[in-house]
Amino acid sequence: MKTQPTASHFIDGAYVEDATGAPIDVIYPATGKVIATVHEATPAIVAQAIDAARRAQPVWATLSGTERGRILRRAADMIRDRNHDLSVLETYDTGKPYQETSVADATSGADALEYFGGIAATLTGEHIPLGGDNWVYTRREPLGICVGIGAWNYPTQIACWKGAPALACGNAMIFKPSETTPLCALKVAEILHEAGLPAGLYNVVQGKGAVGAALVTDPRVDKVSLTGSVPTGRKVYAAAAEGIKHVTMELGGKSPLVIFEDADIENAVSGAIMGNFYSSGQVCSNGTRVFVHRAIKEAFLERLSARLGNAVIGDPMAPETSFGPMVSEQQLNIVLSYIEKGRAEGARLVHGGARLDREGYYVQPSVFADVTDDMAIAREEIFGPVMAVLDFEDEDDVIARANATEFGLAAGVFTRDLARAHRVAARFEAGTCYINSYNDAPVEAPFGGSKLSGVGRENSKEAIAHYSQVKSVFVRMDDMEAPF
Ligand SMILES: NC(=O)C1=CN([C@@H]2O[C@H](COP(=O)(O)OP(=O)(O)OC[C@H]3O[C@@H](n4cnc5c(N)ncnc54)[C@H](O)[C@@H]3O)[C@@H](O)[C@H]2O)C=CC1
Repeated sequence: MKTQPTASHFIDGAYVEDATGAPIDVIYPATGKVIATVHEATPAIVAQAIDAARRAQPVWATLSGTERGRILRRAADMIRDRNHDLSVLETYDTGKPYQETSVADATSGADALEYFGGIAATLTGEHIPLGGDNWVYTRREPLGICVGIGAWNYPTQIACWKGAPALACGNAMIFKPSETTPLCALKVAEILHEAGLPAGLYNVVQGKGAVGAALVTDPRVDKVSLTGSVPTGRKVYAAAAEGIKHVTMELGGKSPLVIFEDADIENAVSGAIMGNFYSSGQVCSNGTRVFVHRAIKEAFLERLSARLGNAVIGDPMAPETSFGPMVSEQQLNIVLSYIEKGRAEGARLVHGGARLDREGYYVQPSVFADVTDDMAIAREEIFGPVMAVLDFEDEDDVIARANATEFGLAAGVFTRDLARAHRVAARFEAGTCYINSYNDAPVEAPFGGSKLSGVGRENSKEAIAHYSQVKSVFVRMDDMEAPF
């Protein structure tokens, strides 16, 4: 497959290159080899993207929701038709196994385009009757130019999760993918325009933090939606605040997964696997603090180790591979350093713990037991396949410990006692909770975090509120009074 894109950027409906921008090599994580090179956006490229968006957006906003939605739904169908090629490209970009990318990346992006394409025609204002014959009506209007900034773990999905609601509401989008995974957003832009999106409404510019910062600080940008780490979120939020811009922040986490003594062990093990090792552990909502009731701890660890033995680690393109490499050498080194910290802090390594002796950035899925709340592996986001298993006995105690974190992205509970499940879910300080499941992200449900994990919500009807604004129009039918 051809992995080198036609050009680095997609602006005003066409591929655009400016080779004076610094080169960024795209590395296939399974081999460490360069598979493409893109150029960082120069100020001229950033200006071109903003100009194109400014020209196109007002016209787009005058279309009916039905007309806008039709284009998004057509793009969703095209993405599904091309799922194989898009998934192969996503695997080259991220190193995630094709077994995953073929069901969880482009398809999830298509879901967002279909959902927001469908909802576009339903966006309305309100009629608010007042005293006398007077009334107020509200108009739901677009924000204008939205900037999307992506992380590297779900490049296609993030490009669509931000683009679909923005476009449905009548905005233009300028998307900057992570510099680690720049390839797939270009395909999303290409498909949207092939589906009939007018030029200038979905632009992709490449670059690192400086390009993101240039977009965020431009006074012509109205909204910024970031998926990234908390430190980056702080910078982007502060820069957006300078211009009083709208923001959505989808940031990191260190989420708890609580497994009670009455849980179905096989299901709980599945939840722990999905919440720690999918995408080689590079998922923001992962439940990496696994609190297991002392009564079932050893049984849980035994089944977990046995099930981890079934992981097929290897060539991400091979259909049987279920666990791939880390996205980059840097991320691999971060993970290895935390494994060392876990050992040094006295946690008991019960599975994995080593880099694989092969090319690429592979590390084994790793599990530490007897982890205590104060250990670094229980406090800090690792963003890799390192599960920390902690013991508990009492419900109140485990909830207090689960919530004793500055993050609040997700949380999960496994129990057969549904009254307890709902009680615990209500007490979790997290934006996205799971009962007897983990890491599902259907487009129909709001997704996002509380506390340091973010502000705003993606997906569902909630996202509409974050990509539109309400105008109130007061209408007086009787005579107007004035003091003089
Ligand atoms: N809550 C969520 O929905 C998700 C959150 N994440 C979080 O993302 C992180 C991993 O992704 P990374 O790409 O390493 O995050 P990162 O924070 O290093 O980078 C995210 C994006 O921000 C850009 N950026 C960096 N500095 C910037 C600046 N000053 N101004 C504007 N843009 C800037 C980067 O170029 C990149 O595109 C993890 O912390 C993870 O938890 C990842 C996926 C989903």
